[in-house]
Amino acid sequence: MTTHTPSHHGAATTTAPSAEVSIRDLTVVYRTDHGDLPAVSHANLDLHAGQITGLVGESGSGKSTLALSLLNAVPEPGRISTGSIHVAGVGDVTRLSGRRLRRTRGSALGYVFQASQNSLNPLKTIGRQLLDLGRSHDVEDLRGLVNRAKDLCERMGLDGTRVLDSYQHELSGGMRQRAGIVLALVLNAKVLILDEPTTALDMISQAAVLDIVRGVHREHDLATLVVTHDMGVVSEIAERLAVMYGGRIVEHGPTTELLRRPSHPYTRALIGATARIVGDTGLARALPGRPPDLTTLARRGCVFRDRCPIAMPVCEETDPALTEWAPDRYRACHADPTHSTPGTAAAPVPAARTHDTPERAEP
Ligand SMILES: Nc1ncnc2c1ncn2[C@@H]1O[C@H](COP(=O)(O)OP(=O)(O)OP(=O)(O)O)[C@@H](O)[C@H]1O
Repeated sequence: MTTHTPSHHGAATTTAPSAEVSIRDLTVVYRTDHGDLPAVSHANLDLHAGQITGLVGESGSGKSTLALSLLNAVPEPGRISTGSIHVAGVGDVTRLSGRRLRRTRGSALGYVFQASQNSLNPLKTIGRQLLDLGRSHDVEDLRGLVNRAKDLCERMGLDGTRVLDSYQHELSGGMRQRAGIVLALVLNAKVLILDEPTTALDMISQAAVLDIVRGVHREHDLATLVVTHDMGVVSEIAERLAVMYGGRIVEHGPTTELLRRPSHPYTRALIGATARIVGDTGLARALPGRPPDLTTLARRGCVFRDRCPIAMPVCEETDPALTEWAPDRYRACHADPTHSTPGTAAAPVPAARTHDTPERAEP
């Protein structure tokens, strides 16, 4: 049973008892010459076991900052300024520090950095890093840990012994990404966070990595968050989508519905710009304008209004709250959701792609 609690910006708060992760009213700021500026503002999101959620938006929209917040690992000069992130069996990770926080990372939350570049140490073999990970979590049965890692490798189509004996530079991008997933899951994390899992991979490796993510997600009944700027990737893999712009979650809901009937003008534009979804590079239209950065972000009113084809006077004044406009559909926009919005930047979406009908051949 899902209940909804009104609150500022994140009005539509989904509170389900089974959520593995509940992000509530999360604001993260970076210290700059202009003061503390928010990269994530009043975000609310739940991650459930058995569900893949895609977090999508252009570069600079705050996706990585939000994802790193789940580990309470926002780097200096950033900090979580308000809100909570409740992880099942752990508590509010924003309140953890030191040893407890380090142990939570890895054992409850598995994080795979972009193309695994940052999660793998170039100076140590994968096997050595696995042992370091085990020791830092006081794993007594290191042999068992190695066996579990090998088993995970085999399931992902990798030769476990070879991978554990390798340095990262000896592995291809796709193999590195899989090794990153092995390290993220080997301590039985129930939450898997992947930041840009397919960026920098060729199409074949992208498809393979997505298949693997889908497979391990199902097998381990994970709550999975896939962070990407690529609407095509998430539309194939995620059951739910959360769309970010200027640090706000501006729309979220079930992927199929959201692609078929996007409600926020930004979501429409993002879909319209994705050849893989509109099915034709000729039809795909680049988003006009540029996304804001922390210093150019509107301090008042709607963050998207400068690029919005249907902006109204109220958008200058009032930041729209995220509200449930249809069952399980949330959006932060002043425009009437029941009317179509002619003149939006998006191309029409002829046949919405869903995660059930993957199409990987992008021209
Ligand atoms: N260390 C930092 N110091 C100051 N500002 C930062 C820092 N890291 C990120 N930002 C700013 O915070 C905002 C959100 O950045 P973030 O990296 O979270 O976005 P993103 O959507 O993940 O983008 P990308 O896909 O490019 O990683 C951006 O405006 C970015 O410039």
